[in-house]
Amino acid sequence: MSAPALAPMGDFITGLPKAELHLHIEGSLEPELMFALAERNGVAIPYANIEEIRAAYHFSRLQDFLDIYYAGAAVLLTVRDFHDLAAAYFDRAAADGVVHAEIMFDPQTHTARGVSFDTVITGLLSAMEEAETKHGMTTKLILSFLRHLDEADAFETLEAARPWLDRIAAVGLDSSELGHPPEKFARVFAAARALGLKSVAHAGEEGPPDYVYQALDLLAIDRLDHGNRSLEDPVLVARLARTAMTLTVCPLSNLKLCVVDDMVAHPIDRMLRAGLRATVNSDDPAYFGGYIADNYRAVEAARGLTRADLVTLARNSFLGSFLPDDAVAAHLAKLDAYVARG
Ligand SMILES: Nc1ncnc2[nH]cnc12
Ligand SMILES: [Zn+2]
Repeated sequence: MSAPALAPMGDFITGLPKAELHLHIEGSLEPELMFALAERNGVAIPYANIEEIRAAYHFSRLQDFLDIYYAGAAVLLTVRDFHDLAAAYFDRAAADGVVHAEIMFDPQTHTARGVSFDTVITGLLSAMEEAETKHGMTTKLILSFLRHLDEADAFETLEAARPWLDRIAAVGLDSSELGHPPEKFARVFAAARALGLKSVAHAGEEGPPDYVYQALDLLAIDRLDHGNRSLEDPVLVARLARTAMTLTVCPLSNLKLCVVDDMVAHPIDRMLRAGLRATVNSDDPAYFGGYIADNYRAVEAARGLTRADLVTLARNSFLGSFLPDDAVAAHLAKLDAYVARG
């Protein structure tokens, strides 16, 4: 008897149970929702229509994107806005086979505009609860500090988070990397750790390997966001592999922000062959042209990843999550059952 036909690669990727570990919820603001919220809230945006918004999304480095991303977030004002933003993301992620999502939010982007921390987190948490019921997903929340702001601002943000600590899994560090090394936030991360929070940091996206060392040694991170430039330092690669540090890699983001010149040059398979616990994620899907399955498909097509590679990436996403061991085991069992079905 012949073996049953395998699902086409695109369908296999969509259905693959996976976790998304690197997702900025503000970066999931689709132009359609941006426009609708601008109208609902009477906020002026510098675009006449949705096509104009999309046409503005051409970046030659991280800062080009960040300027547009922070401006877009100005339409988010109410609990309902933050709920609607996150609910749209969870619906889209579930359609891509995401069974666990750890979403980042940037409170300072909103508190600087007079929107309270409580407004932001109330809306996000309500959408997380809804997604757990509607899609059977598990979710976690990561509070990310903006590194272009100062340490005092980050400490104020951590203080605002205090009533919500049981709903926050970790702190993170994002925004303009060059010129804002992790060492600037060593004391804030130590305070967060003392409060029982885990930590992640963007490092080695545009910044040098030294920033990755700082994130490891001075911030004591539990997970590394991006980490691409670690590959320039074999000693660092060996350390990341030995310690099973999870890297949350974002291929379409890397292409859009010119971290790689072409997807055919993406290092995802080099990372796997070097023994790194690499994962694939979407970063800011509304701005970079695709959600998580698009990211898997992009590297599969450009780098010729095998089904075994794709399964490894999905497995790494559960192993690198902040879920307790029994929940990780439950998700891995779903993955194994899916692979067994072919
Ligand atoms: N890719 C990225 N790098 C740094 N900060 C970000 N904020 C949102 N996306 C980001
Ligand atoms: Zn990011």
